[in-house]
Amino acid sequence: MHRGGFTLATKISDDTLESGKVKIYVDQTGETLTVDEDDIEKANPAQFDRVEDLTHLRQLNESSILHTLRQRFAFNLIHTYAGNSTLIVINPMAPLAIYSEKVVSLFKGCKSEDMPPHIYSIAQSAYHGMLSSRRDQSLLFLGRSGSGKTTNFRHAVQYLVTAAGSLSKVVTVEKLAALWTVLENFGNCRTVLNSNATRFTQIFSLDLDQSGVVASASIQILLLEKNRIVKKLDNESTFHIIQRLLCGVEGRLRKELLLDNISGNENNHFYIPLQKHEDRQRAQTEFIKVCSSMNILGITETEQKSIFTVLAAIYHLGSAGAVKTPSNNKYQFANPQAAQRACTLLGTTVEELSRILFGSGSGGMVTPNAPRAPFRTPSPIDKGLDREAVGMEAIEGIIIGLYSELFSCVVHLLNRSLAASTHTVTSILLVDTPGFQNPATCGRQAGASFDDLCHNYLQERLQLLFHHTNLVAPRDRYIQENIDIDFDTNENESHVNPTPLVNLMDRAAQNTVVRTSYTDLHEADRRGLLWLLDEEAIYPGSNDESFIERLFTHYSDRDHQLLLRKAPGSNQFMLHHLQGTNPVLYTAKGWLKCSRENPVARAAINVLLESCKEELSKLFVNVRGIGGSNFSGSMLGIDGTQSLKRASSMRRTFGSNVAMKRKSICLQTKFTIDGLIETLRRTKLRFVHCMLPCHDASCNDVGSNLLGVKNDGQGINDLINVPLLRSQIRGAQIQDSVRLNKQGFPNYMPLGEFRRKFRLLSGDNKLSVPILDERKAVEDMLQTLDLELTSYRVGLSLVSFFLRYVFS
Ligand SMILES: Nc1ncnc2c1ncn2[C@@H]1O[C@H](COP(=O)(O)OP(=O)(O)OP(=O)(O)O)[C@@H](O)[C@H]1O
Repeated sequence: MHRGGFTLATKISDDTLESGKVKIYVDQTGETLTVDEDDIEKANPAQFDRVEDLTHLRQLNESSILHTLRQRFAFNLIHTYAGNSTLIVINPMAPLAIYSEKVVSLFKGCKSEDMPPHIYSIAQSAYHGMLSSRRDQSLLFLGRSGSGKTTNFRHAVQYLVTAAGSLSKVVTVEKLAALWTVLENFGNCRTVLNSNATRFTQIFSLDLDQSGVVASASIQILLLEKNRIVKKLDNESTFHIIQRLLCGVEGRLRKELLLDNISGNENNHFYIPLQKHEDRQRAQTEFIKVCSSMNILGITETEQKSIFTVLAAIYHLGSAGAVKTPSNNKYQFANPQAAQRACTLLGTTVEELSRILFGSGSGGMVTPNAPRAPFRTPSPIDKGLDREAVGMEAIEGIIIGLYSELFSCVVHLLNRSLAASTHTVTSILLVDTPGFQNPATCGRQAGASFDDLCHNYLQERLQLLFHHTNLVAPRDRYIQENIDIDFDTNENESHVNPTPLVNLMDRAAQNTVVRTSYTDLHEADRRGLLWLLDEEAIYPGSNDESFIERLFTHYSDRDHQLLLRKAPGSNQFMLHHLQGTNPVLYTAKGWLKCSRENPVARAAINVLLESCKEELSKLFVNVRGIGGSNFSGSMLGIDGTQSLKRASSMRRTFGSNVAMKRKSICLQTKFTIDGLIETLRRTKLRFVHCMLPCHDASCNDVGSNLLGVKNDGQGINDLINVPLLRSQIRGAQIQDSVRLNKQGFPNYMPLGEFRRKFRLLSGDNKLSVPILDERKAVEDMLQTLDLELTSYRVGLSLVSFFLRYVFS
């Protein structure tokens, strides 16, 4: 093993070498070298080169895992099993002919052990598991941004709908395609890591009836990166739909949206219409696709028009801007014509909107009907702010609020098209998230943002869920069942796991808010980064620098130096994510502000509900439901919950949530993720680890150029960046999980169930006879069956019978 990857060599015995060293002959170059013993791993014979499941490797080590994945990838075999419930998929960076109805039919009805690794096979295993256990199942997609989570997620949903069939055509492949088009336009954007990056978490629930047919479906959206609608970053865009509407809407509707006279000359703070001809053309085509997809999903023309009206209003608000009048020190719209256009579209008046945004006199605001609250909770963080920014901040707030409400509304309409009143028995949940963000890997040196931090925290929590499910729970089960297993453990395994970093980020405060100095900081006072940021944002006199200072006060001891490091730039720090495999440089600029909800955002829903345009207000009244809760769905991120029937933990987690009241984005993120994890834990989980073969796989067109190189198995070194793949394998804890699977007994079932299912094989047909010692009965059965002793263990209690290989 070496920095660049690994090389095949042959060990030469040499007794003269000092201990810890070995002599090797490098097969490729013919060199003889003396190297450290620790840098040597045993290779497998060539017949293992492309094994379908890593647990089948005779020599299980990092190099052999990398070698297998690389060999498979060279032959377009992008999927590999990593044990029982885990699949690795490497982004092929180009379309492959492995997804079609014909391929679906090959997997349909199969059992896990009969299928080659494929995204369809893991979906089929979930389906088969659901049928045989009647337990909810889930598929979780993890990986870096651009690694292929959304692509695989969609293939899995499509497979399940095609293979299981759908009652009364409520969920069809055509509808799914339309659904992805709409969701992607409203929730995706271009980033440095992925030209079509997802900026929200989605739980897609397929609900099945008694006979295993899809009866309905629902989408639940969490943690939309709302700030994206007002973010300006080099080489990144806002949500696709804005530009696509600006370029694509035509004729009468364009006039009605007051977009007929817009030009690149108008100074818009957030949205500059596309200039290049080919970009405009593409946007136009995409816009037509959005409209036809909405038609397929039964979104009426009136509803579509209302949606586009809010989007156009958002654009005009971006042009409206804010300035302070020199005469009375109050804010007003910088471009009153643009503000007028926005207000006309929203069905309100400029006076009313100015009052909401800029308040009267002292800058009061919030809802048109409610008693006026101060514009911002007076806090010292406002002190240092330029007043101009406060004016623009109000514009940003209303845009964020409007877009959040609009997104919820769109999701509500999508759910309407997937709903049915049929009784359902079980669900398969598929979860797609924004991937891990490390912008420096694609050349952005400015450091990661607060939103990146939230996405990365989510990935850490999901990895921790993997750790618990695949590494901690099986061991606990063996201990409970008194099953002795001689594990050949990796000595680092117990220390290297996601827990320390997750604790560093979200360890809850033990005491009330007390600012602790280094000298009187006790272990019990230590709290996570998200909590520190939350506290700092409301503490008088604090700023981004004081937050960083406090972070290091809490975490500069030796125990944490491998996780958190100072960085040379101002307000910068490094977090060593995913067991140190992915160090990310963060720049905490404006984080105190980002970590609080923009106070104006919540006013947006009232503007919409009280619009004098009946069709607009009606649409949003319908979305909220009669007597909706105090907080709108978009703020909570729980839209679609009505239809996510079995995910009740989400509601509970939010119900008692102080984070909403504290308007803290940090705590809302933490509690939302708690709810997500709790929901997933109640299901039988399967993991799909998506991996990038090279850093820029999804940010340009490298894929199409390189596909040709790959087919003959040559040129593979150019395609797979081995150190990158290695860090993903380590970060995903693949080796540890595969080892436990290989050496343990991952398949188990209750003794009674086992006896019922297989008693006939051992000639026992007296089920009605009560059995006093179920364990003994199963042991006798197994003896009669003459199964190899090494392939099973019988557990202590009535709970489990363990089997190394699937037995069905
Ligand atoms: N199985 C696949 N076959 C062909 N192309 C793929 C596949 N998986 C991914 N890609 C390519 O990689 C790009 C990025 O994939 P995708 O958007 O699914 O990544 P992601 O992990 O969901 O990213 P993010 O976390 O940023 O949303 C896709 O647009 C597609 O071009």
